[in-house]
Amino acid sequence: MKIVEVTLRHLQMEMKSPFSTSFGTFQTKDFILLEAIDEKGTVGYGESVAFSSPWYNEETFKTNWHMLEDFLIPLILGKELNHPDEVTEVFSAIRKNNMAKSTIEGAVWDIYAQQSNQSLAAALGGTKTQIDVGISIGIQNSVEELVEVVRGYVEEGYKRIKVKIKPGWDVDVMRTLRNEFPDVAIMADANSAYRLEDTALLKQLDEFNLTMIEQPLASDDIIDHATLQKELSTPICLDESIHSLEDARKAVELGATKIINIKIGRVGGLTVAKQIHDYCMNQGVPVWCGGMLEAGIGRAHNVALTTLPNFILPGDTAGSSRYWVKDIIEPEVVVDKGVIHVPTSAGIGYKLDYKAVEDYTVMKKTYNLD
Ligand SMILES: O=C(O)CCC(=O)c1ccccc1C(=O)O
Ligand SMILES: [Mg+2]
Repeated sequence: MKIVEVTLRHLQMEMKSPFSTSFGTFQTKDFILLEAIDEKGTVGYGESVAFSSPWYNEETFKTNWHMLEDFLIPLILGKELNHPDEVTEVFSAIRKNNMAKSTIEGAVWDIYAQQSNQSLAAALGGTKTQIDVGISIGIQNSVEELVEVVRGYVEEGYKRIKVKIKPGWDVDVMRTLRNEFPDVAIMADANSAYRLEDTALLKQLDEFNLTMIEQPLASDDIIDHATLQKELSTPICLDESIHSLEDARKAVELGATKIINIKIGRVGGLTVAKQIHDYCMNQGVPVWCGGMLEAGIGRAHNVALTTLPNFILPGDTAGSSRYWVKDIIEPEVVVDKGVIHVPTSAGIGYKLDYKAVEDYTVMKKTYNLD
């Protein structure tokens, strides 16, 4: 396959309700939708999961645009590719910028799956026909409101409830939730809001039998997480700290993480996501698929990845309607009693809704070989 044309679009979508984390609140989602066309006319899509502010990691949709326009698209246009794994090689001289790389790599995987006449899930080696999913719930105005929000999603059937925590919104909140929902799988995500000095406070969470605590310490740390894990009975799951297979190996070997949250964008694409999955499977470390408040294309990629066998724990891939009045794919991603039925048609298995895409497009630019 040879990519002969790439179009970048800046899309802007309003979330149904604001989503608050320890580092900030999301309400408007600005992101890049990438369309790639190969020499046979097959079209593939990728979605950049970088946000508009560098809070979660250092990338933004504008740094992604710059990386794609000035470095990544020129490296890919006209290049003969036999397999999407080669994209990681082509980009290997460029450091980090993983979300930018992943945007184009995802589109190449989509084209590859279509041309080999299989679903993206099958192309990746996934076998599950349905996947179990949980939901991530932002910080609310009061614990009472949180309890009601959680109750709604528990009643919808989501298989695991994740709540965001931060200093001042942690132990008492988790105690209330555990008392209200004694049998529900509950976990907490701190998005790096604590330091090793907070060990005594974090130890109090052990009482609530949480499935895991996600990224309690610094976003670039694995050493302190290993120290903390020795003190906690609750498993630590790393998110922000893992950008590569090497990061995963070091974190597992150090005992910094017992579970890994895999986000395709954070690790630079589906190829590396799959490598981390395979490594963790060999090590007996369960993984799950994280979320970045994706629109439909990113969500479809998450669904496909989650069909791999070591995605043992429910991920954050909630249904489209939890985020958007109207998503950009047809059909939307639907969660029924905590389950997504994986599409079987060739490629990502969802069609782009061009009308919706046009409505959300702020600007677009096409790049081709000449
Ligand atoms: O519903 C989702 O897409 C996951 C939401 C979520 O937890 C999240 C949202 C924005 C930034 C970081 C994270 C995270 O997993 O840490
Ligand atoms: Mg997280």
